[in-house]
Amino acid sequence: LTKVQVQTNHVAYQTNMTSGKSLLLKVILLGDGGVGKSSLMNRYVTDRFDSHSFHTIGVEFLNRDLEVDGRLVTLQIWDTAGQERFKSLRTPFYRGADCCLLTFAVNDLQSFQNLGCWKKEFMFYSDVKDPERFPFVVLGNKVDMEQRVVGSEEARAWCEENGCCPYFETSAKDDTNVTAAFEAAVREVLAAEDQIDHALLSSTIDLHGNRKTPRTCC
Ligand SMILES: Nc1nc2c(ncn2[C@@H]2O[C@H](COP(=O)(O)OP(=O)(O)OP(=O)(O)O)[C@@H](O)[C@H]2O)c(=O)[nH]1
Repeated sequence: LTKVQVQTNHVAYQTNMTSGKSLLLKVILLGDGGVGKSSLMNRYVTDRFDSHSFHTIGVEFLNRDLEVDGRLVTLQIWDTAGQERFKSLRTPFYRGADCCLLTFAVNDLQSFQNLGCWKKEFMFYSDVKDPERFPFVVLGNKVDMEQRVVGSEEARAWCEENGCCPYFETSAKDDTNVTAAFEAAVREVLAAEDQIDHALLSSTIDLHGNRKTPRTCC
């Protein structure tokens, strides 16, 4: 099920046993300690939920193969430690991420208020090439709990103000929207890649199909 591969390219391909050539996408789960990042990853990859899970130390990852809109994808999900004391153990793994899942718990106001800090931390350490276009997805987890303090509208408003990222209300416990959220992350990455491909194509080929010299050069 899992395959260790530290990715440095924006998008990489790998060959897997079951489905041939697939696109390898690295997504990273960030958010306060205890919001349910490990539980979401485990629910999605192993379809299990543990009501007494331990805090993550550093990072862990699991792979899952899936097909989205006819494309074979190996999703490499990196689960990070949300506690502040593990910051230096998690930040080196932000580089090479294709999508970031910013996670909070709907019964924990502080975890929602910290979303902006998580986004900043990710942007600082990931060194993404095009910050404006980098795909984020926001997850409001633990919707099965009654003591809700962050409303849907409030969360959607935050997403709207922060680059119109998709928002999913999830429950790792009840398996609510977990698959939908990870598939949305894949779609966000594929859409961003298509935009880049399209921009590259239109800057190098004129209307008659002749190649143009690129305007910029590194
Ligand atoms: N009711 C409910 N409990 C959840 C849900 N997701 C996680 N939990 C519980 O919340 C606690 C923390 O979950 P984790 O998945 O370990 O949280 P985490 O974000 O990975 O925490 P760190 O590793 O410290 O960053 C555990 O007791 C989980 O069982 C959920 O959707 N609903």
